[in-house]
Amino acid sequence: MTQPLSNQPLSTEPAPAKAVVVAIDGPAASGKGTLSQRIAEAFGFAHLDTGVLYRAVGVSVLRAGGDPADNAAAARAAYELHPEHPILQEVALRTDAAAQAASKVAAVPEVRAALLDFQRRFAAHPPGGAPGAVLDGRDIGTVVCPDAQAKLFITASVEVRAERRLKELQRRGIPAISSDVLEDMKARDARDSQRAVAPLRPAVDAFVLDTSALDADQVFSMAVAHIGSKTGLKPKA
Ligand SMILES: Nc1ncnc2c1ncn2[C@@H]1O[C@H](COP(=O)(O)OP(=O)(O)O)[C@@H](O)[C@H]1O
Ligand SMILES: Nc1ccn([C@@H]2O[C@H](COP(=O)(O)OP(=O)(O)O)[C@@H](O)[C@H]2O)c(=O)n1
Repeated sequence: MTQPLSNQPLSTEPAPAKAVVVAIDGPAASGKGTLSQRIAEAFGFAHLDTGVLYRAVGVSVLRAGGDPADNAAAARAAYELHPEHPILQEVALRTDAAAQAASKVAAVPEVRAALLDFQRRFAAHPPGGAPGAVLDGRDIGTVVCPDAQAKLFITASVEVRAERRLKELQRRGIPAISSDVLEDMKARDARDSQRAVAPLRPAVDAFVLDTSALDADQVFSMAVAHIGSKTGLKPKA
């Protein structure tokens, strides 16, 4: 029986050289995940999409017939989440309903506390002995890894982000209506940035990148340059 995320045994391996941590935060559909995966591949780092953890908690509460805004139900689901839980791989997590539920449980302090140690351990001891980790989310540079060597805050206009998410959902074969996606995104942006615990905002030392008029390649190039300036590292050829 594996331990829940909240009390995984700390690694007993000898401390490796301090892993490089890249924090990539930003609102929905700004391009965090796309960028994080490319950065992880380019630098040989491990990647953690922390949003999946909150989506899994939100969907677990819904499946148990609970309300994601119910602190006790949300905390219980968070404490029960295991890193190997199959829910983490489900396409159901990619729906807007899952995102809305995630955003509600994410405002519950106990949920954030239950997921914090796993995120920090991932950053400190990247799986597979990788020399670094890229974590993307809302509060990586502000709360989870405030000492990250490089912090990026990826944003774009809500209209551009809603259009990107609509296309993404359509590509995944998930039914979506443009106006609903936009309204859902505005609601989630507001909830994420106005909540009392770990609100969505750029860290004071984050490189803020508005991707509204940039394609993924341009964003990647600018991110590589920033990471290089902070760490001296260059992507693998
Ligand atoms: N710079 C960009 N220009 C256009 N589309 C993008 C860009 N970055 C990402 N996308 C697309 O937008 C959608 C959301 O990107 P994603 O990386 O999942 O955002 P996030 O992780 O911030 O929610 C995906 O379909 C992705 O392919
Ligand atoms: N580190 C994180 C990551 C996600 N979240 C919450 O989880 C929700 C879903 O995150 P996500 O990154 O999967 O969402 P997208 O940006 O992919 O749309 C967000 O709207 C936040 O409310 C969070 O609070 N903290």
